[in-house]
Amino acid sequence: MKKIILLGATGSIGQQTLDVIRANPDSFRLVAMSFGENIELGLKAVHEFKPELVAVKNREIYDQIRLNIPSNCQLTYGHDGLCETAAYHKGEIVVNAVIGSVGLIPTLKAIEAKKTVALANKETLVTAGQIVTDYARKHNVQILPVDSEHSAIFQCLNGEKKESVERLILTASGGSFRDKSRNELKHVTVKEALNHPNWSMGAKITIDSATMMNKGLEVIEAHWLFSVSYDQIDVLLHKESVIHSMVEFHDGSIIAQLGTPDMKIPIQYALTYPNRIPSYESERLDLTKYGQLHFEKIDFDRYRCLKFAFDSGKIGGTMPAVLNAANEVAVNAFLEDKIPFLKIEELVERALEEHAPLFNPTLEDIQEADGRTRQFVQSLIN
Ligand SMILES: NC(=O)C1=CN([C@@H]2O[C@H](COP(=O)(O)OP(=O)(O)OC[C@H]3O[C@@H](n4cnc5c(N)ncnc54)[C@H](OP(=O)(O)O)[C@@H]3O)[C@@H](O)[C@H]2O)C=CC1
Ligand SMILES: CC(=O)[C@@H](O)[C@H](O)COP(=O)(O)O
Ligand SMILES: [Mn+2]
Repeated sequence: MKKIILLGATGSIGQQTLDVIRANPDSFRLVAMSFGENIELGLKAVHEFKPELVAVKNREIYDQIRLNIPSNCQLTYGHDGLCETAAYHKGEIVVNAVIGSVGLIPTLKAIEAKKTVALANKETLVTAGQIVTDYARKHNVQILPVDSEHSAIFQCLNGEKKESVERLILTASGGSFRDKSRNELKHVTVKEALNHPNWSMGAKITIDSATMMNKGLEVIEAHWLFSVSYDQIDVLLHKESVIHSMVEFHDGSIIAQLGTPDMKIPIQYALTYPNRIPSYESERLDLTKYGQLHFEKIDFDRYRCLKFAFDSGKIGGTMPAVLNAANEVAVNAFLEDKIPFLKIEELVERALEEHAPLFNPTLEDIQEADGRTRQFVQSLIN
């Protein structure tokens, strides 16, 4: 029985993690969880799974629910509460499914407490990849990818020697606007942007898919997870999202991982690794239904955010943290209908131009750069 801590239980990954736990009561037990502001879904999970510790986003939510939780459940709140939950002594594996760079410190706390980390929160590695991976090595803790592309690559690399790897090939669906020209992007709506062709996901990552920033963040995530240089990472447009990613080896072989676009599969793999257990709920891939799979070269002028991400990753230091912070603020403003879609990439570009990167940054340097960028981008929006 694996004891699980789930951060971000009310989100898209969080809810699918609960589906996996629910379907496998003999394999998993939820011992602690966090959620933000979604009281309805949060309380539902608390009453169903009966975790011993629960963290909510702030004191206000805490006050609203404290009389509605089971008496043997301890309730906490705020960023400190999230970190306390990440390090809860009875947990063995922490699924980090919160959104944004707010997930960084809880990841470090989980590592410090020697928990295996099943990482969905890609912003953790984008913001502070060097610090997080060094910390995991120091504490002898494994970071297992949940993100579908990284889970695919992790599976393709199983049993292989690192020296044999020629390149990683991340597949990209192209997102909700893949069939639109840049000119047509000028007037797209939030509702259209949220309509991902293949995956059902939270709002922020769905917009990131539409700008291709998601793939950019994933390139940086892959660099840190698999210790490969940026020149060894390629992105390939693959509109069906059936091949979740591939690895090319230096003998010319390419190994790919395939499956239906269902996050429960990589979530479950991270929870059971190195074993596999049957997943009865996920639809099986029937390639005859597709008939054909399509692949196209990426146009970096069309998907400028992907170019920004490669460039920021190569520069390194505080640059990827700035890329991420600017993107978080810009996407939020787009979701609130305050800026048009194409303004997202423009704001990210402005933030990158403005920033003089610091190399070998401390955690404080990164937090400073993150905070300053948020203010800068917010001031441009205002
Ligand atoms: N969704 C997917 O299919 C995939 C997601 N990912 C990655 O996984 C992560 C989660 O994505 P997704 O599930 O889509 O996101 P969602 O927006 O659906 O969920 C985010 C979760 O984080 C909580 N949360 C938000 N802000 C805070 C905060 N300030 N403090 C504490 N908790 C907070 C939310 O709580 P509440 O809603 O209660 O306010 C919710 O539980 C992201 O990093 C994303 O890139 C990676 C691959 C696929
Ligand atoms: C499910 C998952 O891992 C997402 O990150 C997904 O990859 C989004 O798809 P695209 O970014 O390829 O549109
Ligand atoms: Mn992904």
